Amino acid sequence: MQIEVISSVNEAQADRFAHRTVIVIDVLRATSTIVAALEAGAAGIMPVETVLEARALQCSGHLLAGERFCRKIPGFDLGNSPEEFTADLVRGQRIVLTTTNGTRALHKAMRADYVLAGCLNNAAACAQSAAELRRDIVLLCAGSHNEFALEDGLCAGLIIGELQGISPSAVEMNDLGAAMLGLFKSSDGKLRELLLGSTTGRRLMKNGSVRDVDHCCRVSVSSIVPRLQGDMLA
Ligand SMILES: O=C(O)[C@H](CS(=O)(=O)O)OP(=O)(O)O
Repeated sequence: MQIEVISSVNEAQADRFAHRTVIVIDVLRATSTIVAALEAGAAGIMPVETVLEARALQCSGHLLAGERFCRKIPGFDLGNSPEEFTADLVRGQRIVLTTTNGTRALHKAMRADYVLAGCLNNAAACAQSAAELRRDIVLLCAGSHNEFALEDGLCAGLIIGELQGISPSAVEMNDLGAAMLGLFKSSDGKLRELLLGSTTGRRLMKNGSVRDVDHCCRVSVSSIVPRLQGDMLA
C-alpha cells in the first residue's frame, strides 16, 4: 500500500486522486467538527466551498454551519466548533458546512474513489476503514490559508503509524509521510502543547476557543469515520 502525504490544499492536484482513497485532515477544526456532528447523530454533512453556495441551500431545510475568520457566519445556525454540535441541535439533521480550509480540501478530493474525513479524534478508526478499502492512500492535510499546519501533519503521522500497525510490511510512504511519522512519534505526551502552540491553535486561543483545541487533541476517541457519499459525508 502506497501512502502519500500532501502538505496543504494548495499542493493538491485533484487529477492524481483517481483510484485512491483520500483522507482529508483538518484537525483544527473542520474534520474534527464533522466527526463530532455525526457522533451527535447528524444525518449528513454537505461540504460546500462558499458562503453563497451554503445560503442557496438554506431553503432545502438544511442547517447551515461554518466559519470565516474563525467566527460563525452571520445568519448561520452553527459555527465550526465541534462542541456546538450537540445531539439536541443536530440529531437527524442534514448540515451544510463551509469553512476556510477543510471544506475546500474535501472538494479538491472528490475525484478519489473514496473520500474520508480524518482527525486525531478518529485516527485509529479512520486508518482501519482506509485499509479495508484496499486502495493506495493519500493523506491530504488541509493546512491553513494554503500553508502547512502542524496539527494536520501530526495527525497524518498518527494515521500512518496506525496503518503500519494494521499491515506492517505492506506500507510504503513518501518522504513527507516518513517525516510526519517521525514527528508524531517524537510528540509523545505533548500533543495538546503542540496544538496550542501551532498557528491555528494560537488563532483559536485568541478567539477564546481553547476548549476546541482540547476537544480536537484527543486521540482515537471516536469510531465515526465520515465517508463522502454523493455530496454528503455520512
Ligand atoms: O475554523 C477554523 O478552525 C479554521 C479557520 S482558520 O484556518 O483558523 O482561519 O478553518 P478550517 O477550515 O476548519 O481549517
